[in-house]
Amino acid sequence: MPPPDSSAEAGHPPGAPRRVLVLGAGAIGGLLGARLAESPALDVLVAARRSIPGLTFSRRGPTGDSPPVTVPVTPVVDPASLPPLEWVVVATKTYDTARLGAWLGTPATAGARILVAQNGVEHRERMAPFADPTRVVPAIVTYGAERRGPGRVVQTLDGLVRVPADDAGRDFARLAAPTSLRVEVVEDFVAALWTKLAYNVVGNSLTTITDLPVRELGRRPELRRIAAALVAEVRAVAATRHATLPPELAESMLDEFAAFPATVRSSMWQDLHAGRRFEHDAISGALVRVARLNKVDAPFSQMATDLLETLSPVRASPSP
Ligand SMILES: NC(=O)C1=CN([C@@H]2O[C@H](COP(=O)(O)OP(=O)(O)OC[C@H]3O[C@@H](n4cnc5c(N)ncnc54)[C@H](OP(=O)(O)O)[C@@H]3O)[C@@H](O)[C@H]2O)C=CC1
Ligand SMILES: CC(C)(CO)C(=O)C(=O)O
Repeated sequence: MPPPDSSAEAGHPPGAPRRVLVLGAGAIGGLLGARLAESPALDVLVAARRSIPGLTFSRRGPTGDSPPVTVPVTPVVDPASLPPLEWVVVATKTYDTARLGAWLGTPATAGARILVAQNGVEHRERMAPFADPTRVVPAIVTYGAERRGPGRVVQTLDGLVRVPADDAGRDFARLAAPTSLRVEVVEDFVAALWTKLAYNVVGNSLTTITDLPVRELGRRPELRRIAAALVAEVRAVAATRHATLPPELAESMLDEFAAFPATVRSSMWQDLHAGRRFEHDAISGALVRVARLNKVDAPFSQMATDLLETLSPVRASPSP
């Protein structure tokens, strides 16, 4: 299928709202849906597996959560009921992507561009069964969020969404421009993607294995040492993918983590406490896969992956 016109507005009736479907009414889907819904030019639909009462959004501050605000989005549970869409934002966990065919195989999504708002580095590969690569926009999300219940989302950390500097990335930036969603178009997207992988290999793995808030990784010397070893592995593996990560990455990341409020928990830590499957296969697991392919040693990442596989409430490969 040819990609939509670079503005994605070709054939769009003047004045009519542009339709966006957010796939997954969880923490990041709720946050992105809430912010995009601020634009009067957008009609935002949120897809859920089970019926949700609507979407409420609040922000965590130093004195607690702001009062929840009801967000003007339309929840949908039936893919057959979708109207034609211009954009789809995929905000499910990575391991749920393979089952998105019911949504991404409908005529309504056939011409849409797909922003993949997930962690990891294999965004395009995950979308390969559903869409031509030219329709896929990998995204890096640095916001932090939690879901409190069906359709109840709290932002825990301010951040932004990074997209590649191509037509589709710029189109998403334009789409979000009237809203408070911060979107940055990045020239060296591959380096940005591997930098975010380093944040997740450290931030998600170590908080989950140790059951600690993110900021403790920057505040405890023994955890800083382990984190530095993990980041060194990510840098070495990233180089095989032509991504140059700065030598000071571990120090700057850990200083950033140390300054986080105590209430910031990683998404994988949240999964541990909610009894959900971990995304380690897409994070440290992806790192180990690329390391092996390129004959780079990554023993710390292998150990993190093995520990997370052991701890995950739902295993990728169940014990015999
Ligand atoms: N949370 C965070 O702070 C951050 C998360 N990320 C990344 O964002 C991505 C999303 O994570 P997060 O929002 O935390 O995850 P959540 O588990 O909070 O949300 C995922 C949502 O997707 C829904 N879902 C799964 N499959 C389907 C389907 N077939 N149809 C409709 N809905 C579906 C789930 O529904 P159900 O409730 O039925 O399971 C759930 O509501 C992950 O890759 C994560 O690593 C990135 C940066 C920060
Ligand atoms: C906030 C951060 C960086 C923590 O590792 C994250 O991306 C996540 O929780 O998935």
